[in-house]
Amino acid sequence: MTILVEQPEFEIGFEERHRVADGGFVAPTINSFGHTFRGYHVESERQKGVEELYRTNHINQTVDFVRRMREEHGELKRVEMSIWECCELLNEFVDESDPDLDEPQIQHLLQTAEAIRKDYPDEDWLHLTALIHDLGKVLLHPAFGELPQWAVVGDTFPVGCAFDESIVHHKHFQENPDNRNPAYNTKYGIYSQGCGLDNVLISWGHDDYMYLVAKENKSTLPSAGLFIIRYHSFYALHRCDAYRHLMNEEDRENLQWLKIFNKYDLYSKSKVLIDVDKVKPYYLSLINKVKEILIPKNP
Ligand SMILES: O[C@H]1[C@H](O)[C@@H](O)[C@H](O)[C@@H](O)[C@H]1O
Ligand SMILES: [Fe+2]
Ligand SMILES: [Fe+2]
Repeated sequence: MTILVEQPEFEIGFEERHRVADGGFVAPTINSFGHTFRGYHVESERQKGVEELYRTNHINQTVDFVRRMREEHGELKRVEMSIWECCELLNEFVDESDPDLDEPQIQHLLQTAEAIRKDYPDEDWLHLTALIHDLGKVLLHPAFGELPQWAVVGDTFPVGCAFDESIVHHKHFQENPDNRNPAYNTKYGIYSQGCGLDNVLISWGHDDYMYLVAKENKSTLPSAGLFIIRYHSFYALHRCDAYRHLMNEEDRENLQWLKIFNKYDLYSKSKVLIDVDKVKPYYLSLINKVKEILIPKNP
């Protein structure tokens, strides 16, 4: 996958950098299925499948697993593909962890980006961040390793320290071997006060993968854009204020943008579909601002 901004074209102004206001955003109260958003315990047509995904996820996301995945997939040696090609690849996949959306993922990318573009018309770096924030879900595709859904989608959380109770379907951590390991099951585990999220291992999935892709390609998206990509599924942090003891100053600053982004990521999920051909020229022009570097294929 290729994603690179050659020049730092996407800059956040001083004012925006410090903006915490929500731009007047009004969140809808019910999702397309007639339930509250993120209603993981309400009976719905998606509830059982979603819980089963989280059960498998919570049992298998361990320190060893995350280290192995980061090594295996961080090399980016599989395939070379442009950003828009990756968006189109996601036309085949529905996210099985999501109680609020059963549309193809390309729709979710465009719904998020279009919603944020409407309220933040001048923030082109944010439009691009929204377009690519879930591109890491290409891990589901055979060309990128065909990982199972539980290892690609769903909320993320730190491994190597205690699993916070605010994490969705927390009870399923009981069967995670790290949960019984005294080196890993305390408040700090292998970390220390204020160590910074960059030093924390996060459960493996599309966020960290896409971050590694962006970093490896020397993306010059602003630090807030990379932070959004890397932690947008970390709801325990940005929704429930858990794990704050691991954050440093830069994390706290970037978190403000992540909180803004999250509203569009979550509440733009809808059955009203975006006309892909209509918006494609705008996003291609954004992508064309970036200079592409090719990732070598497997020999
Ligand atoms: O089910 C969703 C989905 O997998 C999203 O891509 C992720 O960012 C969210 O955290 C999760 O709740
Ligand atoms: Fe996501
Ligand atoms: Fe998303």
